[in-house]
Amino acid sequence: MEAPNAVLVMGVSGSGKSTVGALLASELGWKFYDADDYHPEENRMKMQKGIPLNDEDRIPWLCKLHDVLRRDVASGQHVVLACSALKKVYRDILIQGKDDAPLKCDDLGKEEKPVEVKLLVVHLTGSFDIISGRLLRRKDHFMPPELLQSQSDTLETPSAPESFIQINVDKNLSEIIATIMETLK
Ligand SMILES: Nc1ncnc2c1ncn2[C@@H]1O[C@H](COP(=O)(O)OP(=O)(O)O)[C@@H](O)[C@H]1O
Ligand SMILES: O=C(O)[C@H](O)[C@@H](O)[C@H](O)[C@H](O)COP(=O)(O)O
Repeated sequence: MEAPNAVLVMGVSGSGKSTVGALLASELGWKFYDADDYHPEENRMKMQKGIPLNDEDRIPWLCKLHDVLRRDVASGQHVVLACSALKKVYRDILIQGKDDAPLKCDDLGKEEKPVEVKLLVVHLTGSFDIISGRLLRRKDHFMPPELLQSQSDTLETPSAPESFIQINVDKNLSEIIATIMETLK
């Protein structure tokens, strides 16, 4: 792959996306976005009540995130995005927006010039028990640990031709960051 201009740190809730994404962005000097900050209130409320999101809830949110990536990349900014992006089609929307992706959303604006989001996908993967333990210990977060099962059921692990690496969450944070930095070299 050509040098990426964006890194997606993805995985189920509690896999470490926000923690790893923020550290990575700081190490690289790239801009950091946490997709949790872009959920509309309805999505947050739904998750808070223990109801998993569906495609209809997620697609407008992913379109918005695509717009953010596209805008930054167009201006020469490199970005790190922490986002669950559990299905392949969700990752397609992050890269291409809705027009080239099989699923639809309504609110994508017109592209003014062709801009390519060249995404390296970093999938944080690990045992249900480790991740669930971390969720149970995590405080002050809207996402209930009970939703982990549905997140795992929904997950479509990245595969070729996606440009991706997988890193096990049993590694410590500095090892995880070092692995990503090595891949980006
Ligand atoms: N590699 C790691 N080793 C140990 N603890 C971690 C690691 N990555 C994340 N954590 C901890 O696990 C919890 C979940 O991480 P978080 O970044 O909130 O995950 P996510 O954004 O995927 O939901 C947090 O309390 C975080 O400090
Ligand atoms: O697609 C989804 O169902 C949500 O984006 C979900 O995957 C995400 O994990 C929540 O926003 C909770 O936030 P944390 O991932 O930080 O637990």
